[in-house]
Amino acid sequence: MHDGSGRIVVQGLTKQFGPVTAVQNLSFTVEPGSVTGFLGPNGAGKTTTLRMLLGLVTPTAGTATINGRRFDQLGNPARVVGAVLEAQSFHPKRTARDHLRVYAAAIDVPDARVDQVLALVGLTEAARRKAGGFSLGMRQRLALATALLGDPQVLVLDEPANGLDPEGIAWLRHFLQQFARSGRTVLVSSHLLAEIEQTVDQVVIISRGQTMYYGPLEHLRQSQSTRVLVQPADPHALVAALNEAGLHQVEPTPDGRLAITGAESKQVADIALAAGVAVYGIQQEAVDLERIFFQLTSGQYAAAGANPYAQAAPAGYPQQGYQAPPGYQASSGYQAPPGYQVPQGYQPPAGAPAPGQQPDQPTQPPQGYQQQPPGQGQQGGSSGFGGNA
Ligand SMILES: Nc1ncnc2c1ncn2[C@@H]1O[C@H](COP(=O)(O)OP(=O)(O)OP(=O)(O)O)[C@@H](O)[C@H]1O
Repeated sequence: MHDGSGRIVVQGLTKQFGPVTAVQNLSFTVEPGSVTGFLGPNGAGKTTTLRMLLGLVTPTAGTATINGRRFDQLGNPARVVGAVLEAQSFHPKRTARDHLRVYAAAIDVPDARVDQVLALVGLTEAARRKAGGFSLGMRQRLALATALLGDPQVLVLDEPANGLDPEGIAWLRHFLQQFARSGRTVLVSSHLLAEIEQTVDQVVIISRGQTMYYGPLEHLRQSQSTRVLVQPADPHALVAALNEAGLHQVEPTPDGRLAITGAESKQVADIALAAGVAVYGIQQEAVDLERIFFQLTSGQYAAAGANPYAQAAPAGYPQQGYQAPPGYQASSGYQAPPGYQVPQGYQPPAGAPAPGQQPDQPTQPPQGYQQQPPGQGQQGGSSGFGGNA
């Protein structure tokens, strides 16, 4: 028998498809009573991991268990775990209710449960309609209803927000949180952090089949020092004044401002005032989780040998917490040497060429500048179920 804990434990999980390593020594635990996001870009290995957890793919190495057992050892698995994987298909001529009745019979659940799950997912009105005429969002709801038939302790959902409109997304967010608050376990995958940011309590972030971060989103946020962005009339003078005041983590930004790490905006404003440097704008930069996610999962950091986490995570239980990946805000800041030269590529706010820079000289991103992720709109972030809808 299983232990009834509702815990998912993935230990040293690896899957090799011929020459392709889809999942590599992946370890994490999902506790009951919380929603855990399983995040990674396309091709990171999320679906393969979930399929191994659900007994659909045999691991090359390692284990994935629910309630201390492999899926095939669960006895009546539909009573323990409900899953919605991508590309669910339904008989187009069958009504939603009939579809659920077939599944209910297969797992030995009374017909009365069919109407309960239809109500749970908001499909009561559509119960007699044929699934072939359902929208993508309705099919997602029907798939979720199917997963809920056995009143499972654990829910595993692969990209459930796909195809949902903002109302559906908000509904799903609420549903999953309620489900978890009742002491059950939710593991939900996504390739967009914005989609699940407001839904999840913790995240497992993977890239190229390896764990990049595992822990609460809040810790990820807190691990990032905020920066003050300032637009001075005279950057050289301000950099010198900041350095003199002990602030050495100063970097030019691509849009012509200075970014100061480890300072408050009032402090920077006071230093500028004391140095007689006019300031056209100043703001405290908000922590950009999307940027952190992008940096954690970009190929640069996931490349073999460049990922410290693959080595750092002890077999079977990865470290919690996050350390900045190599390159992320890695410079200890720009220090103006004696006879300070504006870094190559720095564009002064007034639009005039920087000293030593020819007007037609191509501008390079300053050293230390990290490529920004596409805006949320480009990534379809507003359609995520972490949206404000
Ligand atoms: N059956 C298979 N045969 C060969 N390669 C596979 C197979 N299944 C997955 N892969 C490869 O394994 C890697 C991980 O794929 P997987 O589908 O698990 O990623 P994913 O994170 O779920 O991506 P997406 O967000 O696009 O669904 C990819 O390189 C994929 O091409």
